[in-house]
Amino acid sequence: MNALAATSRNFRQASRLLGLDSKLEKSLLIPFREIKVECTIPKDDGSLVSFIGFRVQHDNARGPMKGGIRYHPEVDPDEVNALAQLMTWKTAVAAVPYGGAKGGIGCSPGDLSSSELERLTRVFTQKIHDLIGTHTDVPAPDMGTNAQTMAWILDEYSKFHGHSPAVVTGKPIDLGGSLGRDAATGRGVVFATESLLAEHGKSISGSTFVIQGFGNVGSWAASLIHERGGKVIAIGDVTGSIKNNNGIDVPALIKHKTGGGALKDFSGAEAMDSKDLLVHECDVLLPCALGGVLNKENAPHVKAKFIVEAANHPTDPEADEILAKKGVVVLPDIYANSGGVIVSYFEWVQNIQGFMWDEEKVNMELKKYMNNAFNNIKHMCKSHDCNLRMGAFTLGVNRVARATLLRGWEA
Ligand SMILES: NC(=O)C1=CN([C@@H]2O[C@H](COP(=O)(O)OP(=O)(O)OC[C@H]3O[C@@H](n4cnc5c(N)ncnc54)[C@H](O)[C@@H]3O)[C@@H](O)[C@H]2O)C=CC1
Ligand SMILES: O=C(O)CCC(=O)C(=O)O
Repeated sequence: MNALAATSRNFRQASRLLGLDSKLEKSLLIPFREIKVECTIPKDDGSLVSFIGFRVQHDNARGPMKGGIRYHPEVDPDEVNALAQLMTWKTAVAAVPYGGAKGGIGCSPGDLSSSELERLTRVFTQKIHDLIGTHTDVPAPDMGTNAQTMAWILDEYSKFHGHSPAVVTGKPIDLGGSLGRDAATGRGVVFATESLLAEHGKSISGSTFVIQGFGNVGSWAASLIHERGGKVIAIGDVTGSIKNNNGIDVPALIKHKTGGGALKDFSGAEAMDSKDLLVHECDVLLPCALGGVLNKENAPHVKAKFIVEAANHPTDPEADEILAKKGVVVLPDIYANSGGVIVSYFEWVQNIQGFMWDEEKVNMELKKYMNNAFNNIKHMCKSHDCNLRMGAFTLGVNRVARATLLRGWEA
């Protein structure tokens, strides 16, 4: 099932549990605005190359729209739409005063030089600059983008609108980025995992973990799990997968990767087939890469007891049903990976106030937001007698519906 169909199906299920009016349901589902732009740049060798960029602004009932920009060959309008919709529910679950948006460019960032990526980012910004802004739509990093990408957007946007640090989050610290934003999504995933395991009388220390994706989210999650005494026994990325039943030395793996080594060449583990990664025996499975990786083909073979969705929409609804029947507990993306947007909110607040928080405050506040959201989701699960995904969806959708009704529709 494609990402948009899956996300909309989860939304409709939540809407039914909440008893929403069908007209309100329709209005919440349709995106506020969809932008598609052509971005042509000269390559370093002088030849021209064209890309398509997207920004979908899904909803702004609760505040400026917010969400990352992804550079990946599989970026397509349906997926960006689904990701934008997920952001609307995610910001509401996290109780940060934002709506939802997402953007992307269909490209392979690894095949472009740094100067080509810079040109592409600047052209994309030129095409969308009058539709984003500190109080309208605030981009951030996602797959294939990072703090440097945000710095280029900030610079290009500021040429049109004057210096505007709060127009993007996830910036370099030297340009007004927040301490702790780089680690925030992974740290939030770890706080979420701690809460989930505690509910089941378990802890990170003494549990085993399998992680798909070793980029920003996966590497920070692995590192913080390792720090807390958890055993990361298998990791995969786009280059391949590795395993070590005694536990992978995560700091050594990070050093290996920072030095330019491919994950699959790490000497402290043995290679494994990537198609076995998601079905490897473990306590907790963390998908931290692409969407739709857990589907009806592999879900029957999953051996993890818990799945914490660090990636966006890694589990399609058919897999969800199979996993539920097997008793696998799934902690949904719109809560599990919300640490990134929560600290993006802190960054935006710091930029607007012109004041910088220390990292301890950022991490402490992040924990508070994550714990509050977890308790609120549990409350919804009880009230609606539903699983954690529907607990999170009903929480988010209800908050957005209430804001929409309060604002009204009179022209
Ligand atoms: N960066 C952030 O703050 C947030 C990211 N997310 C989500 O987390 C996920 C990962 O994002 P980032 O870590 O930022 O991206 P990234 O670009 O830093 O890392 C992506 C990782 O996924 C791996 N990967 C790509 N294709 C793969 C494949 N076919 N099989 C296995 N691994 C593959 C890459 O090798 C890399 O290790 C995405 O779903 C993203 O939407 C969610 C919330 C916030
Ligand atoms: O930090 C942000 O604003 C958004 C992060 C994001 O794209 C996500 O949570 O999927």
